[in-house]
Amino acid sequence: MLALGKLLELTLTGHEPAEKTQVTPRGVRLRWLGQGALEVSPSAADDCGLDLLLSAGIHGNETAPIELLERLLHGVARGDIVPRARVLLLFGNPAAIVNGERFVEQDINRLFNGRHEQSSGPEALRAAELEQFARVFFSKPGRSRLHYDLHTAIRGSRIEQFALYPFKQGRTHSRRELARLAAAGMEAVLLQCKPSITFSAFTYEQLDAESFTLELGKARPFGQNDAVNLDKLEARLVHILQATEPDDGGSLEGLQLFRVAREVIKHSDGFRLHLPADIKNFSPLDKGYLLADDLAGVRWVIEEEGARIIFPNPKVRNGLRAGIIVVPDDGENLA
Ligand SMILES: O=C(O)CCC(=O)N[C@@H](CCC(=O)O)C(=O)O
Ligand SMILES: [Zn+2]
Repeated sequence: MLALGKLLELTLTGHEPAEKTQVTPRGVRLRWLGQGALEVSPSAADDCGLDLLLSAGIHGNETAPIELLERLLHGVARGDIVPRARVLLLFGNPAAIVNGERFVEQDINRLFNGRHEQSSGPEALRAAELEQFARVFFSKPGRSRLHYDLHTAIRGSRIEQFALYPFKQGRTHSRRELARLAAAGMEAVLLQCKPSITFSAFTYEQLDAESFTLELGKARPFGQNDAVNLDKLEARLVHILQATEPDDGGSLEGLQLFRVAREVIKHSDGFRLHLPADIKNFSPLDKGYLLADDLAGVRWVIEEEGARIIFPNPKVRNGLRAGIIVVPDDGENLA
């Protein structure tokens, strides 16, 4: 296997490879761009015109997606997978991955779309760097752009694997991309209704990629991910890489659609969330239920029919999202 196939090892040890570019016998070029960043380019004759960004480890304790990217890269470096797409692989937060923690100082996935400029510390620097890697990668005109930012969640979920689809004013969510996600094993997609400060929101809003955060199960340490079944996603990614995706007729069969009704924002240290600590993502919330309260008499009461909660987390910094109230969506606004 080519030495650059060991991107994870290089990333975790902080080593710079002596040889920064290597080419497989099938003419696939691997180029190390910096810590946790590697570009894979097919030969010009094989290039199918897709630019695919795959990121993992934006949260350092979410290891199953990191292991998945590692397997894919090993396949490429051994010559078993021969990509026809250009690919950028990014391990998001190396210092946090080394520590096995979600972050070092602050959640990097709240620092994109320029938010890093108003902040400092390791995550702010890394967010700026990741934006730059993505900006350069997605700068070639006339090509398709796709970004999957792979995560696992803090808690269990009634819907194990799902995607979050960012929002941009005037842009329509794509039915074709949803069908692709269904074929990749996603059981639900959550349609965002306002701009955001996550990595996938950055590539969607600013770089014109089709972008998604994929939630793939519960976060566990390296080597303990047997319960996270990524077979369908992995198979689909290999097809996307090799431009051999079967035509499934664009079916959304079995894919549940939700949209964000409201984001619950923690305003102060007085914020209280009225949910059991072990509540699962997508648990239903009854109308009239007092979900949370905060200083100055702020109350978050459920008003929506069919509401469910995802990512409840009262420990976030003040001003950040402490949960999302979602409701079913009929998909009538898809393109
Ligand atoms: O389990 C949780 O509470 C958080 C899981 C996670 O890290 N989710 C991402 C979602 C990003 C998005 O909204 O697209 C995050 O919170 O950063
Ligand atoms: Zn995450």
